[in-house]
Amino acid sequence: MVQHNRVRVKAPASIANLGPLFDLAALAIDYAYDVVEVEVVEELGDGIRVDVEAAGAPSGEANTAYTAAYKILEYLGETLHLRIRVVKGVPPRMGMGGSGASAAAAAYAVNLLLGEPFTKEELVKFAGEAEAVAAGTPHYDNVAASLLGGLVILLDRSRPWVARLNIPEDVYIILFIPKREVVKVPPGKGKTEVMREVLPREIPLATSIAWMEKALALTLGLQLDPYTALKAANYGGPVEEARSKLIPGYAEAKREALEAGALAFNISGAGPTLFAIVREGDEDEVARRVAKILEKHWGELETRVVNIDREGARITSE
Ligand SMILES: Nc1ncnc2c1ncn2[C@@H]1O[C@H](COP(=O)(O)OP(=O)(O)OP(=O)(O)O)[C@@H](O)[C@H]1O
Ligand SMILES: N[C@@H](CCO)C(=O)O
Repeated sequence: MVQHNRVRVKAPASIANLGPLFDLAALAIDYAYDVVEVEVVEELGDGIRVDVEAAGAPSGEANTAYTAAYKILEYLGETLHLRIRVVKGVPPRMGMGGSGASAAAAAYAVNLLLGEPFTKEELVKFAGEAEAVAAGTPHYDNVAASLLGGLVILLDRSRPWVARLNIPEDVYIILFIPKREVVKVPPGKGKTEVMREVLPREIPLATSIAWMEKALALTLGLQLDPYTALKAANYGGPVEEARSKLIPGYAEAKREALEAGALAFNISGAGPTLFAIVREGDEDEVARRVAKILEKHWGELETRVVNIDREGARITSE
């Protein structure tokens, strides 16, 4: 049953993986937001129409906002005609969950229009399925963070079942975002596809134990000793090892970040954006020193100190 005719929602960018939690977690950040406006219209040829304001993201069915909306209507057996406008704030293909932010905002908006039949946790399923149009297969990490805010982990990807963990208020994230293409992507391939193709298919038992140890330290440890736990985000295991080879200056930048006082340094999602986690007071030093290194390798870049977005998808008047 329709409760409103039009809603405007925003959802934040996110950092998937956060080191050891590959494909299992993401952190919402206030760097940028996708804004999605959904309006119920009387009649429209094909049911749902999606227009995008910004370059680099597709209109129509290829947009994750379309599938997120479609999946909800299909599940409920609703035959509404929707007009969806996506205003991209999250830059596409930079490793900050751009397609997930649109899917999360669209799912949240359609849910509001329908009188909130689902909780945010339940919306993760629809928004994550929509990621298949961007990445080939569904994935739930970025959308979970964009919907719920904060650090969200997937406890079961098939349902999906999610948990939200607390991170102290005096922790900041520094983003290092290249302004040119630093990861070479062959024509016809997507950046995430390339970054997944380089991953090892099998890993030794000892590596998987070391990996689990870091994943547990980061998740369970957050409740015991959060600053020590956040240091575990420095470990990306075989994923970081394989991907970092494709990111110029990575090893040098990481060394510098840790020497300058960062708790952790790693790749944001599938890259190329890199991130550091710092405690309040350390942000200027880490930002300045790491940017200086990366500038040598990347040329111009954007360095931004951002906060964790703890709210996730919400109504906006922006
Ligand atoms: N609403 C959308 N916004 C951005 N990209 C979209 C959207 N819908 C579909 N896509 C497609 O998704 C792909 C890029 O996805 P995305 O922007 O999430 O990459 P990313 O931010 O680098 O991902 P990640 O953080 O997961 O590494 C592009 O091929 C783009 O065409
Ligand atoms: N977890 C995903 C995020 C990118 O979509 C990856 O790292 O490949």
